[in-house]
Amino acid sequence: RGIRVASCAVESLEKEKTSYATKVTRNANFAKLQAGYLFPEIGRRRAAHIAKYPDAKVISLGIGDTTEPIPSVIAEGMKAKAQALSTLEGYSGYGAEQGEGSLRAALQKFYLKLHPDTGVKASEVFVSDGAKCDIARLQMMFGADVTIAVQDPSYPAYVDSSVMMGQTGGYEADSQQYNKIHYMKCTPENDFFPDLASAPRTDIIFFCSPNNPTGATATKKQLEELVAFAKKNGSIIVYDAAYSIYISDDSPKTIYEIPGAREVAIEISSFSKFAGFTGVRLGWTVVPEELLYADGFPVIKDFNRVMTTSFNGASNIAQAGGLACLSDDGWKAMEELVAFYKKNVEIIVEAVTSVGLTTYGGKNAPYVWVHFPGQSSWDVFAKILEEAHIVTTPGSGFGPGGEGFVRISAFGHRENIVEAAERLKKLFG
Ligand SMILES: Cc1ncc(COP(=O)(O)O)c(/C=N/[C@@H](CCC(=O)O)C(=O)O)c1O
Repeated sequence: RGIRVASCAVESLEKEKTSYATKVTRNANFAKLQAGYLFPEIGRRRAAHIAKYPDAKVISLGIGDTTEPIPSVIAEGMKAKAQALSTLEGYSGYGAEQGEGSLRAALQKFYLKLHPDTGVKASEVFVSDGAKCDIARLQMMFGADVTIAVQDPSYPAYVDSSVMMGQTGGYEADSQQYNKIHYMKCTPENDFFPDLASAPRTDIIFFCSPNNPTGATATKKQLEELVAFAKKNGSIIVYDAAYSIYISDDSPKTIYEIPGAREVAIEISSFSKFAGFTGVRLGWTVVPEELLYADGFPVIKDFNRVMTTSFNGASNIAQAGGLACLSDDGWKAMEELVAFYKKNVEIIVEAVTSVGLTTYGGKNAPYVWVHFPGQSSWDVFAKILEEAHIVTTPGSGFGPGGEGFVRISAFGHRENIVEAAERLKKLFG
């Protein structure tokens, strides 16, 4: 019903639409964008499917949005802060745009715990309202005249924000690529790690490990190669560690484990998939003091300028939640949450491999990358939705390298994951 009401509301707006237009010229970069951002499009298809089958029990394993409640030890931290705001002595207004000192210090300790040589200082940690938001702010800082490289496939925010910033040329329909972006192919053939020897120089290299959507996790040796590649080319790595907590083998959990990384790498991360903070909104970006532009100017100074000018700090309640996450009890609770989702991954992998499908990733990430060689990923997405009432994400939504794959998210209540596994076995069995 909600959906029908919404659609007729939109229709009536369409009818009343005036022919008046302003004289403002549209930002030409937005005209280069192909289709809408991936995940709202998945949402639209889900809504249309529900409207078509109102009695079907649709299971959503599309957008990687956490489903389990925030552990109470963490929620308590936010509750106490919210309560304190109602008192004279506990009230606080605008905080430091870089984040509260206590949380920045806790994140410095977090890095030390990950690896003794990371060398991250509290003053290099910028607390934010999420990693996606920081990608946009980093792009604002880099400006239009940089070239970027991305893993292909990868999280769509890197490419789409680059197009919006005017860093790219037009879209090439045959290659499904934007001009000026270098797409570093990540396929089963190269074990999802790009061939850097043949890669051209770009100013910025977006690198996500564990990778969304493939789940591939770079080894220490591969990251040493990546850092050496960036150093040789004088490039800046934007290293996305949003899923680092899912790593259960000896793969690095931060780029700063790699010697020399502080001179070439920015790291972004987030509490979203650590603690179910996708709605609370809390992330962070590390910009090392040693990271310098070609003219020797420290990048951290410009990022600080972006944060102080375009951001008024993460919510004080969310930051209290972040502190609770990083407490001993909070950390234990996060690890339990992550273990729950990793069990979901196992259930999905077991089901799809039992009917002969090939999967990748899933070991260090909450996503399963399922191969449908020679098939259009949107067609497979549509088949799974239509016949099993399961929402997934078509691989081509993450770049041309994702064609022929589908991403299944493990973020789901256990009973839904078990149900979805049964349906997938039936569908492909
Ligand atoms: C590699 C990577 N980096 C950052 C984010 C978003 O982090 P937050 O903005 O902190 O929630 C994500 C979130 N991805 C989800 C949500 C979609 C979205 O954020 O657009 C997904 O791929 O389904 C991500 O995969």
